[in-house]
Amino acid sequence: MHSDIEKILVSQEEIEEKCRELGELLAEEYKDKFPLAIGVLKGALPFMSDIVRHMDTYLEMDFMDVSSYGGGTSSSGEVKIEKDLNTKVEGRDLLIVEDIIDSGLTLSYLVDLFKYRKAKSIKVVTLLDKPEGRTVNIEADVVGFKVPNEFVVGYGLDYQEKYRNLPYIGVLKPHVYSGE
Ligand SMILES: O=P(O)(O)OC[C@H]1O[C@H](OP(=O)(O)OP(=O)(O)O)[C@H](O)[C@@H]1O
Ligand code: HPA
Ligand SMILES: [Mg+2]
Repeated sequence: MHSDIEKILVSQEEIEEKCRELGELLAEEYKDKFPLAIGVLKGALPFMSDIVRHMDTYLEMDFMDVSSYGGGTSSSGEVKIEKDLNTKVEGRDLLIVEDIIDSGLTLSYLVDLFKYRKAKSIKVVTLLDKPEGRTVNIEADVVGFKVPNEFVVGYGLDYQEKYRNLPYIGVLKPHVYSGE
């Protein structure tokens, strides 16, 4: 375990098992379709990569880079598009792939945007859901794990751009934040 981590909330094995379960479930849901899976960078990168490999079906992948946390532990409230999609979403079945739904602001922004762009359908899969963080009323269709109201890192999730590479989800030791 990394020396900055106080405790592990979701282990590498639990994540692997969940990716298989959710990937197979989604493959079944989209078996007669050609969905566009949209990975929300940077956080969703590992989850997107793992889940699509359990989807034995046709799908297209694209990525959108949005950010609102600016490295810290609370949302700025403003969602910024750093990189837009390369694909037209009009008439497409979309699967938004997120690492975490916390305040819900990022997801709410994306869903509004894709509705405006005339997507045919929009579904959301997230590895983590932090219901107590919500400031807007929005839910994912498919959730991997619920997490408590703590700032979590690992498996794509960062604090000041660090810890995305950890293979598990954990909570940082308090001294790591002391520079904030
Ligand atoms: O529900 P919310 O409160 O909006 O939080 C969820 C979003 O925040 C994080 O992204 P961040 O803005 O940190 O960008 P990153 O993925 O590049 O780290 C996370 O990856 C989600 O996309
Ligand atoms: O708990 C979190 N950790 C990392 N990034 C996040 N973005 C929203 N919530 C979180
Ligand atoms: Mg972040």
